[in-house]
Amino acid sequence: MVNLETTSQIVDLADKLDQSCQLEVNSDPTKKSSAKKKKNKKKSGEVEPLNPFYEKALRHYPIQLKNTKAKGRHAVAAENLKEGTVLCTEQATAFVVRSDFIDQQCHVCLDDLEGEKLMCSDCNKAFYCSKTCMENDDLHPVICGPISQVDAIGRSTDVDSDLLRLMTILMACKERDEKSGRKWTGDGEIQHTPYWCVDELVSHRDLTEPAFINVVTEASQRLLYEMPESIHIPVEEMVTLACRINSNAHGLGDNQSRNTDAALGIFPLCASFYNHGCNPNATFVGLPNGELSIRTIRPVSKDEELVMSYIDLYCDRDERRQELLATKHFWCKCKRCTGPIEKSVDRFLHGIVCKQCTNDVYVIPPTPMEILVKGQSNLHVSTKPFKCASCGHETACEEVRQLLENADRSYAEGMSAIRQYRDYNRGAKKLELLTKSGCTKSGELHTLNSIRFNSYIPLMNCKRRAGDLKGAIEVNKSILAMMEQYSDIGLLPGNTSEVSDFWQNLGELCTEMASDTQKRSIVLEKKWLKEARSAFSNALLVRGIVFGKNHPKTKAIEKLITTLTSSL
Ligand SMILES: C[S@@+](CC[C@H](N)C(=O)[O-])C[C@H]1O[C@@H](n2cnc3c(N)ncnc32)[C@H](O)[C@@H]1O
Repeated sequence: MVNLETTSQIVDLADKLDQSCQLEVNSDPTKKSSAKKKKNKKKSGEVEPLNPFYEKALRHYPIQLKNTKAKGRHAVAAENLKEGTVLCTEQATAFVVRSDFIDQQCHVCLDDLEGEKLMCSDCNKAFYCSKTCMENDDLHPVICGPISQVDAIGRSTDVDSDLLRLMTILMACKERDEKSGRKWTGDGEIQHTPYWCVDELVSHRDLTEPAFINVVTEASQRLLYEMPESIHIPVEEMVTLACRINSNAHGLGDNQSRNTDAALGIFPLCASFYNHGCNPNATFVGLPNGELSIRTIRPVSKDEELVMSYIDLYCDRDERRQELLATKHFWCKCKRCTGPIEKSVDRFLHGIVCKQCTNDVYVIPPTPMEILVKGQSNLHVSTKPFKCASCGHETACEEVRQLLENADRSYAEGMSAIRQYRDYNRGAKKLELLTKSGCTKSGELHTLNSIRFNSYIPLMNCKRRAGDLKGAIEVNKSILAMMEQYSDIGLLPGNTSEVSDFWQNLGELCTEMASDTQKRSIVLEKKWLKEARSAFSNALLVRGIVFGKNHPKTKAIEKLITTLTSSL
């Protein structure tokens, strides 16, 4: 969380946040003179035109690029788009394989490293699937020395060593691009996006915690000692680069598991034009070769802004804004966050059912930025009663506060039983209470309340671990039903990787159930296998839209369906 001590600093931060969209998007990559820059600058309130490189680099996609005072750089649909349309595919300026996967993925093509692998014997930190990939890593000889030291520097300065490695590689990219003297016009095919685009990304350095700036400054000074002079840049620039990485880097999955990032890359084209929206119409997709794609996840009308989510969306407005402030350093101004809360379905996510009409919920007014940056929210500081959105019935804010705090406590107790004590039965009991009814008799969590939704997921895992497969299947179905409800009321998209994961999970649970019943009844076994196939088919449908038909995650589901069909 942003850490501030005095009110004037907080007001200052709020001001800075207000301007943050336009802070750093106007630097000119082709290094025009400042006189020319001034000439280009339009009347006050307007922004400079975009570098033509971007238009050319993205010319094959059905998008129109814009730069406005309100939204900074962004992209809109150039025509009506179907779900599953590719909006951009980009090769990273640079990426690093994360430390936990360092010897499991090739550092050039990101292929899984099974069996024999090649390693740089000087630093012991670079791994490849083949001699060709090793030879293609033209930057490694330049940075082998500093790369061998990043773990030690990271440990002693408390800076993530993956961040230090990515900074080092990017500095080498900068030097390589500058030395090549290549003009980046965007004509012809570009391979990886040139380094100067990284310098155009927002850094939000002025909003970054001073403690982070301090440790990165120290680590940068140490790293410079290890680097060849040819790639040196001033420490200050290194710190800004670290902030840019923090605000813009993107994880790449390992193709097998569902939610693990095996690599971390900088994709300036994707990062420059796709703003965050809490009800996104597009999503990022990591491709197996380390490229990043953006795809629509629902039909989009011409001129509609294309937005994707940077965070978990199954939480209320204050929580989402707080998360974006803390991790991405901006105040969310998306449609979902700026509409009147009493008319927005967003109110249900913190909803306590109205005691009078029982049709709607008490509205907690969204917390202003000045309060949220202090780590507080209207739920906790409000003194006025909260009103029902439909009938206007008022209830004391303490009552709603108490109910939501009780629910939070039950959730925390359930999670602690699971995590600390591995007591899945006690954990399940606590969480089940939240999913079934409310937390006390005097009020109820609304069926769409996010605490309720977030309790279902660990509850399903508890049941699975406790061997209650049937219970786990029921809970998994409830999760999918709730996701469908969120989608039906227009709160969240229906096609997301999470939705496809829960369909896949349901298929896996039903397959387990089938093998459990195999010995007792062939009829039952077949019934469960059919249920599994139907769940996998739904997963396949969603994966095809979100990831594309040829993505390994989609292909993996196809394979599961073929195997099941042959045993039916
Ligand atoms: C990855 S960049 C997106 C492109 C950005 N508009 C630009 O001009 O470079 C992310 C930054 O855009 C701004 N931004 C993106 N989504 C936003 C939103 N929903 N509300 C306010 N600012 C947003 C923030 O400054 C954020 O750090």
